[in-house]
Amino acid sequence: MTQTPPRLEIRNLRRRFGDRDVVNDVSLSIQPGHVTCLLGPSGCGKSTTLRMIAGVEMQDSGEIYVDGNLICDTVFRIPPERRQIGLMFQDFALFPHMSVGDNVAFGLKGRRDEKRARVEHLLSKVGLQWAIDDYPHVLSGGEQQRIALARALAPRPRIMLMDEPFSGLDNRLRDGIRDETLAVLKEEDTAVLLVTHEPEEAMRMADEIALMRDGRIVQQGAPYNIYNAPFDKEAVGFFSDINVIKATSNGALTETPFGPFLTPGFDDGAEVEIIVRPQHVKLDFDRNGHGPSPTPSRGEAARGFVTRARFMGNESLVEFRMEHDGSILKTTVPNVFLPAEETPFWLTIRRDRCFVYKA
Ligand SMILES: Nc1ncnc2c1ncn2[C@@H]1O[C@H](COP(=O)(O)OP(=O)(O)OP(=O)(O)O)[C@@H](O)[C@H]1O
Repeated sequence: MTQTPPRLEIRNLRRRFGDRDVVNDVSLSIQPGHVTCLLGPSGCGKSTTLRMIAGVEMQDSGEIYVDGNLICDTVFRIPPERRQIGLMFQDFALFPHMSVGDNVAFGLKGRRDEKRARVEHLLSKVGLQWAIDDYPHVLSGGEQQRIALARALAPRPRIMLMDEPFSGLDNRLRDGIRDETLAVLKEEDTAVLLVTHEPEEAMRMADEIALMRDGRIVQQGAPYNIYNAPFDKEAVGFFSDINVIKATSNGALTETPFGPFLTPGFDDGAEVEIIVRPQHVKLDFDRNGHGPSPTPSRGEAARGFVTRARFMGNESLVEFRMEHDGSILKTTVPNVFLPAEETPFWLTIRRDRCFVYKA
C-alpha cells in the first residue's frame, strides 16, 4: 500500500547566523487539516524556520517537500509566490484603500464571477459577508483579523504558516477568534504550522506540538503527551509553575521528606530533581494532626508553614516554607483558601504526577 505523503515535510533544516546555529537540524511533517505548533521561547529560531518554509530565507542545508515534491533544497528553489503557501502574521496589514471584498480577492486569479463567489464564500465562513463593501478601518481588530484569514485562504493555499497571529488581539477576543480560525482551516483541509511562545495557545490550537529550544526541536507529540511526559525540567516549567524537590539517589530508590521515589537506572549518589506542579501538591486539612498515614500513591506527608496565600480567581495559590529544609513549596487550592501566615499544614505529593530527572 502506498502512503500519502505529508502535506508539508521539512528534513534536517539548518540556518546559521554568524557563529550560531539558529535553526539546527529541524525536521517535521504535517498532514492536511492538521495543526502543528512550533512552541518555544523568544529567539529559539521559530520564525526563521517559518521564513525558510515560506521561501523568504534560504537554509544552509536541508530540504522542504510539499505533497512529496521537493520545493527547496540548497540547489533547487521554487520562489515564494509559487509555493502555494499562505501567510498570517501578527501585523497582518490589510490594504486600507481597498474594500474588504477587494482585500480578500487580492491574490485571486480567474473570472470576475468566480472570484466574487470565492470571496463571498470565505467572508460568510468568517461571519463577515455583511462587510464586503466596507473599508478595513471601520472594522474592529478581531474583524480585521478574520478578513486577513479570509484573504490568506482565498487562493486555496496547501499550507498556512502563522507567526503569533493572535498576539495583537485583546484577551477576551482571542479565544473566540482562535477557535473560529481553527474551524475554517480544518474545513479547507489546510496544513497549518503555527509559531507561538504561549503554551496555552499551543495547547488550544495544536494537534501536535513541536517544542523548540536553541534552534532544535527537543520534543514533539500530542499536547497531552507533551504536558504529561515532558522531556526535561525546562519542558515541565514551560507549561506551568513548578516545585523542585532536590534529593540524592540511593541506587533505585531516592529518599525524600515526602517518602521514597523509585529512580531506576540512577547511579548511587546521583543528584535527583523531583518536579511537581503546584496542583499536585495536596494539603491535609487536619491542622493539628500528625499528618496522614503514608500511601503508595501519595507517599509520606511533610510539614510546612504558610508564608503567603493569594486568591487568583478560580483558585488560591498558597506558598509554604518546608520544615525539613526551609525550601518553598507552592500549591493551588480550588476557590478561596487564604490561611494565615505561619499556619502549619501537612503536605503530600502525587507520585503519578511527579517527574524525576537527573539534576
Ligand atoms: N537575518 C538575521 N541575521 C542575524 N541574526 C538573525 C537573523 N534573523 C534572525 N536572527 C537571530 O536568530 C535568532 C532566532 O530568531 P527567530 O526570529 O527565528 O526567533 P523566534 O524563536 O521566532 O523568536 P521570537 O518569538 O522572539 O520572534 C535570534 O537570536 C535572532 O536575533
